Amino acid sequence: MATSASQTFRTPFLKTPSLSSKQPLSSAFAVTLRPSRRAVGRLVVVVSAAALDAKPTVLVAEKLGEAGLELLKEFANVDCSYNLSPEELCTKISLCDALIVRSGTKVSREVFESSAGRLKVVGRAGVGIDNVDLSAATEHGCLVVNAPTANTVAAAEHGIALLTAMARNVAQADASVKAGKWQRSKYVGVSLVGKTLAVMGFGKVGSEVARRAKGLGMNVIAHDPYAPADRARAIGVDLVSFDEALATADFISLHMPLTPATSKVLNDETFAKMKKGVRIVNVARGGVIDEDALVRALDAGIVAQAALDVFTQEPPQYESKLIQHEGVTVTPHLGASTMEAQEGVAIEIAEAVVGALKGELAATAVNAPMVPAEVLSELKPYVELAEKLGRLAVQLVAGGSGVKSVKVTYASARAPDDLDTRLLRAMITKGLIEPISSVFVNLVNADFTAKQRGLRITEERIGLDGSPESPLDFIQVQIANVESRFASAMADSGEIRVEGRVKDGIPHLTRVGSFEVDVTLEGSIILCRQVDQPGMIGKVGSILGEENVNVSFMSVGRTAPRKQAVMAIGVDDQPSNESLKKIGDVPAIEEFVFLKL
Ligand SMILES: NC(=O)C1=CN([C@@H]2O[C@H](COP(=O)(O)OP(=O)(O)OC[C@H]3O[C@@H](n4cnc5c(N)ncnc54)[C@H](O)[C@@H]3O)[C@@H](O)[C@H]2O)C=CC1
Ligand SMILES: O=C(O)C(=O)COP(=O)(O)O
Repeated sequence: MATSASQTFRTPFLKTPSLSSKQPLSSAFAVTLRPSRRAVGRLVVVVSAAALDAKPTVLVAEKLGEAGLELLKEFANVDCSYNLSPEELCTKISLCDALIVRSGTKVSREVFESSAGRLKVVGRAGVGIDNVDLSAATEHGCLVVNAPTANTVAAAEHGIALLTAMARNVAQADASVKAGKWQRSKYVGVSLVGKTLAVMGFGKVGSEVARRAKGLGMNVIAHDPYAPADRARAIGVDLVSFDEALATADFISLHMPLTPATSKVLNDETFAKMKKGVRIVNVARGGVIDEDALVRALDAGIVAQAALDVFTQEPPQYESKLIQHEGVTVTPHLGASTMEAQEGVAIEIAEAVVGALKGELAATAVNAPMVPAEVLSELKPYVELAEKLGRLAVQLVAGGSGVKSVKVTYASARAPDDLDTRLLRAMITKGLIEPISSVFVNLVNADFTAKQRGLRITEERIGLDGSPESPLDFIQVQIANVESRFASAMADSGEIRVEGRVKDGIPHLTRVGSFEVDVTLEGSIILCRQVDQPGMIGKVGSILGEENVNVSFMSVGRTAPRKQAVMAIGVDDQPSNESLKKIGDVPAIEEFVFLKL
């Protein structure tokens, strides 16, 4: 499906640099945005190296497939220097226009500082960019691109390799034979056919694992709050709740991104909900498992075996109980390491880096280019409002609904030409997508990312009379064709609806469904629906007060006195599950939801 906007836009805040062959290399490589000649409203990243005769220099700091190197050599001087110390990298970087790495090189703030403005593109030959300091890159005007698709199948195949090797004790038995033992009865395994595999995270890698596990005769279920049920059904997979996945699975395979919501999602509490003897595979990120809790679950026999490719710290402590555990099979982050994937990744990243150096659109850019300070200072609170409304709206969607259609309405007294909403739309898209994916969204890649995920975003303007002093009166975000975890967030017309305004420079949530509220968009928010009656604010406030959770703001919107009301409570800290349960247990409260901003 296409991402569409109901208007075309001018870009008053995105300036094209004037190019001159007399400019020094460092300033002529400025990364900026300008409207494309090809399509109105599309953006190209202009890195003006091509205007100069001098070939750019690309430093390849980790082994890259030959085909990628060939592509780079057609356009640039290529310096392949592997195993550089941090100091050596900092020394070399001042002579380079682009840098290509995998997960083994830390591209720290010092690297950007040492480049003295010459480094303009960092290419990550893979998906995860946790080894690149993105804020430093952005502050130094350096574009970061990655290769998000070429290693999907390799990661899925490694997941299946670990699943089967674990079930048949391949690694343990191999070590035992090599140690001169013949222990046939010790290494009796378990069969996969007819067993239930829960795929946690039904994205690119997860769905490929599911497809392959079906071929092994497994019964596959998946948990992914944001994946559309029809996509899962198409390959014969049922989407289930998190708790159902834990309670039913004989095998669990993890494929979600590492986000605040998924950090240590497998912990003492969640291990306790699993079937005794469950087996776990992790080729996602080490941080989604509480590794100490996993050791306890293995020792208690809750988890029979685990097969791990990724670790909280890499390389891990080799002498740790986890690594040395008899029930644990480990590989050194090999998910993406096949000849084919590395060739594919090398081509994908070389094309992205060369494209960026030539000034073409970088579809896989992961950081935002600079926006002129004066425009940003006016739009800043609205940018924050836009992202937070997106974040709130997507968290109100019920699991399994699949978000496909979002409408954004801007109410403004400014002439359409005086208000470029692309930055706002990009931030709403970022808010909608980032909580549910490993993708980084910014002004460069927002529309591309939305399109790739089948998310259609339409925009509408409401022209207001009055002073055009402030760029916007309100922003409204509506998600259609979904169910909500909080029924009161549904407008009468059937969509999830949230609306916000900027007051005194601070973003506020001012409407949820048909209810008017007023709460600052800071910290987190609890929404409760109840029949309007005295004492409700006090009851909920004292539950939060008991565990020292600071309430920053409270407001009640109601249809009429003593009728349905929605109470919005801003909190600085996250209340415990126990306190949230107590709020849910207050008899007058009909539904409630906790939303992280
Ligand atoms: N071991 C290795 O060498 C490799 C590891 N990876 C890792 O694999 C993971 C998946 O990568 P892709 O499939 O490319 O990403 P993706 O973005 O295509 O898929 C992630 C899926 O997780 C879902 N998700 C988000 N929050 C969730 C939650 N709380 N519970 C369940 N599902 C949730 C999203 O809706 C999305 O469908 C990432 O963590 C990535 O870093 C990727 C490639 C190689
Ligand atoms: O692409 C990813 O996210 C990976 O985890 C693969 O990392 P690597 O390129 O093998 O260091």
